[in-house]
Amino acid sequence: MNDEGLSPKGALQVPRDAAPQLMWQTVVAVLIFTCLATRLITGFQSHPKTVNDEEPRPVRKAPYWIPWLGHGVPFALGQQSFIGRVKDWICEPVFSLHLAGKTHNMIMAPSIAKSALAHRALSADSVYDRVMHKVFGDPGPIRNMDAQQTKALDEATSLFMREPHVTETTSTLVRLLETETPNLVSFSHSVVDQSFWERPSGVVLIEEGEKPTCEVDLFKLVRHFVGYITSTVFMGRAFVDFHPVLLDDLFTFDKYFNLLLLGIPRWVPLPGVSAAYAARHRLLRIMTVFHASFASFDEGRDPGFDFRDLEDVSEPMKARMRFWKKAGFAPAASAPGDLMIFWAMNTNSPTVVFWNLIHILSDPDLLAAIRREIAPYAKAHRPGFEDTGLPFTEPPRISLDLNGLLTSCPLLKATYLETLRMDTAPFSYRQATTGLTLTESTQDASTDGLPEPRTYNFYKGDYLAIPHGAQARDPRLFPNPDKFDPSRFIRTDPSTGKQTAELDPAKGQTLRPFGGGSTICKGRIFAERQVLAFVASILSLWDIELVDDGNSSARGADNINNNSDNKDKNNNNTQRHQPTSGAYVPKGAVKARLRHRV
Ligand code: HEM
Repeated sequence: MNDEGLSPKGALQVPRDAAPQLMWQTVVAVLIFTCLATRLITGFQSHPKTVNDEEPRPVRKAPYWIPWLGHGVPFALGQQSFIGRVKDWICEPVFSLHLAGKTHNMIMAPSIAKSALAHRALSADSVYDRVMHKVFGDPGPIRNMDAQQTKALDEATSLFMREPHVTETTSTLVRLLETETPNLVSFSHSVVDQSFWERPSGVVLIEEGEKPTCEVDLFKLVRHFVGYITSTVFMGRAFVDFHPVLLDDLFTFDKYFNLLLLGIPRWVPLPGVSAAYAARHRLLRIMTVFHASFASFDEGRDPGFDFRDLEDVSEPMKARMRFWKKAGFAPAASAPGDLMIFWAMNTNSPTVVFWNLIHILSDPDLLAAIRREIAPYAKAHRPGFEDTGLPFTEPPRISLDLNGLLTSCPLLKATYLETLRMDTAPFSYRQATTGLTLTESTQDASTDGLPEPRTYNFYKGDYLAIPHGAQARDPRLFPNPDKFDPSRFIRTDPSTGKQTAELDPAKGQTLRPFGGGSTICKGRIFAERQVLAFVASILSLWDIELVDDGNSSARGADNINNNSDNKDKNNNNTQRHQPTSGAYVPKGAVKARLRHRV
């Protein structure tokens, strides 16, 4: 008889065999219990408290299931839609979320957002320090600058907004666009013969029709084209041409911006983390060499082999690099600071140009109206034999009148504003340096059907986040917010009949695609000119047919097959947006066929 089960050894074996299963079941049971308990406790804490109308109200935190992580998962999956859902559920202009162990107060009322951005007790410093450290890799010197140094650096950065620099940089932009837009695609089979910006877009030549045609991923093409030209304007040609995959590295780094910000270390086996660190490493090395070369160039010494000609670097960038040197920063220490600027100039505008084009191309009537409007200011033609005397066909040419585009094309500008409203979703983060109270306006209270405005208390150390994208899609301020409707920004002067495109504060229309307060985007004046110039020159020189291959990310959103019957169904952006650090990028490839118009 086998008496092993009765022996001390056998008696131990039973629980030992069952242990893994028991352990597993116990872990699952503990997890479920913890989540249920967390949901019950946070749900109870979230109940509205009764307060007098005059008293400040406590900020209600939305209930959550997972301890520490809190609302992290739904927030990461779709920030704006999640925030919108919580707001509808809580019905307050301020509520809080629990993200990675910290409470974040979400400010939804435009009036409270405005006061918060201007409030002296709310500082962007701790957030800026974290971004510089975790994302851009500043080991300390930039974060530890004294007040005088910070002021001097801010002054150099403000040159992006000042004259004569805005005029100079936009003139360079127009010159580059006139030269390069005809070569947006070269119709070359070989990658070697293609321009830098074409290579990532997977150009395929199509053998049909009379004119050369090719199929591309339109997002990749436009993003790299805008990035290449913009970087050349500010950083100079040598910087952009130095490393053939410079922009690929920047866009990889940008894709995983939020993971870096969370402080996920390089060794964590999450997709993209190690690629993001590697891309950042290469970008910092290029920036370090660039700073060292510029320092020599500026002193009249040999800048070395890597960057020989730095004359065409823009004045605002030169001013920043001179600041670093004067403040005693070694090139490796200052590199993270200018990587931030290089990222800022390329993360939003290429994507905004792309969406602006998509919205226009998706509506044939709008496309025709825009082309009629811009025709006098974006003139495309192809020089013939009588112009050149040469026996072969010259490439098309374009001449741009940027001032005309800015002042006489309200419909074009209205599409730009509507694109900013629908396709950008920045956050402004602040931390309270002392306790403070913020009250909504009577107008905001009455929009919510309340007779009295609501007031909220915040305490030292509290984080306040303003999700500008959620406000831009508030149906009370922008009726039918999922519809691309540029007419919501068109104003007509009753006496002259002249049309302009602008926000209507009387209707409570507020847009903050450029953030707000002291950290507001320093490239915003340039950005408007830039986006209008890119959109006008591409639409004037190129016929672009969006291809519905069943996988396109814009499918079902903008009616990509150009069928005007579908027009009203367009623009449900949540289906096609992928959250990033700035303006949204599309979820997948956006196939399009391109051919010259002239
Ligand atoms: C449509 C295009 C653009 C959008 C939507 C945009 C948006 C933004 C946003 C949301 C911020 C952060 C603001 C904050 O923290 O409150 C920012 C910062 C910044 N942007 Fe832009 N941006 C655009 C184009 C540009 C361009 C072309 C430049 C070129 C120089 C630029 C330069 C900067 C700089 C230097 C900052 C940092 C400001 C600071 O920290 O003081 N931006 N931008």
